[in-house]
Amino acid sequence: MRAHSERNFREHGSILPSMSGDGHFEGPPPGARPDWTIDQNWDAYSRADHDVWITLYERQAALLPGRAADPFLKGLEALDLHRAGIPDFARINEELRRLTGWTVVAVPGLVPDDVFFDHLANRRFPAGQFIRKPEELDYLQEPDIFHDVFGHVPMLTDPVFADYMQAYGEGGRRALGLGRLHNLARLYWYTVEFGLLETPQGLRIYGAGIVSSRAESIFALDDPSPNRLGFDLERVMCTPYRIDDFQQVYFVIPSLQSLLDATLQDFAPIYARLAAASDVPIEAVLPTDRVFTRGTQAYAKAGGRTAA
Ligand SMILES: C[C@H](O)[C@H](O)[C@H]1CNc2nc(N)[nH]c(=O)c2N1
Ligand SMILES: N[C@@H](Cc1ccccc1)C(=O)O
Ligand SMILES: [Fe+2]
Repeated sequence: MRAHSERNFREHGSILPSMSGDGHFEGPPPGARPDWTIDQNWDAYSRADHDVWITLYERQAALLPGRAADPFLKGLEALDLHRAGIPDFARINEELRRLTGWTVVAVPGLVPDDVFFDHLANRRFPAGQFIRKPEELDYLQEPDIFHDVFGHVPMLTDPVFADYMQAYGEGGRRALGLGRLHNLARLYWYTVEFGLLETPQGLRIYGAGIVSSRAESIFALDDPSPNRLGFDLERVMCTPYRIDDFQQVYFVIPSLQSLLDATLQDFAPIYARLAAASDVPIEAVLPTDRVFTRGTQAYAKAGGRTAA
């Protein structure tokens, strides 16, 4: 079985929600506020919806000790995301606001890039209000509440990561203006979504796209296929990514602080260099890379999820 907690939505996400077919910008859907938020309407979730949360939660909670990074596990604990199914944002926001000043806001699904960045820059994390159906536990087209809340919100309880996400939101608005969003999106992808952390006990997961996926929680750490390489900001921004299958490369940071430090510099000169540089092939290992794993790429070569 293949589990893909978060596939196929991102490429569309950066275009479709904001533009109609003829390319003009659309506003929020009916019922949503101008900033695209909606009420979570927690009372409206069905028993079946809550059961999906509980099933997914228990699966991941059993798998993640010894795999997920400590700040993630600590955040999961602090927010007590397990109580009676889908968490009520009003409840988790009390604790989250107290810890790092972040809040979670409900949105109908993907929101336009500028709206997304504006929320992050103001320490609001937009989370999908809906939950996947019981028959699609391992695959979904758009990020739902399980991916967004279980995957992303625990890390927002960490003060350093909290600052990184806010800075990313500010940087996103800037990248949009400079026409380099595709480069910055790779940074988000290879850190916030699919990042690994080096610890004395070994590699640990902190990326939301991994921790919310059963199969990728195993693949990202244990499979011999993908490369696992030391994080380098410019290198990452030159590396394309897979939106529809397991990653072919994961980047490892030595600490959250080092990630934040690397991104505090002005990206304008980096963007200027990237405009003249070419992308690095997704499976490449460069002489300058710090290699944790030189992957076999067997999984990708065999055709990935379309094969098995
Ligand atoms: C590049 C940017 O991170 C990405 O395209 C945005 C767009 N809109 C989004 N909207 C939601 N709700 N969640 C997301 O993760 C994103 N990602
Ligand atoms: N420092 C970046 C902004 C940024 C911060 C943190 C993460 C990503 C981007 C810039 O000058 O654009
Ligand atoms: Fe995500």
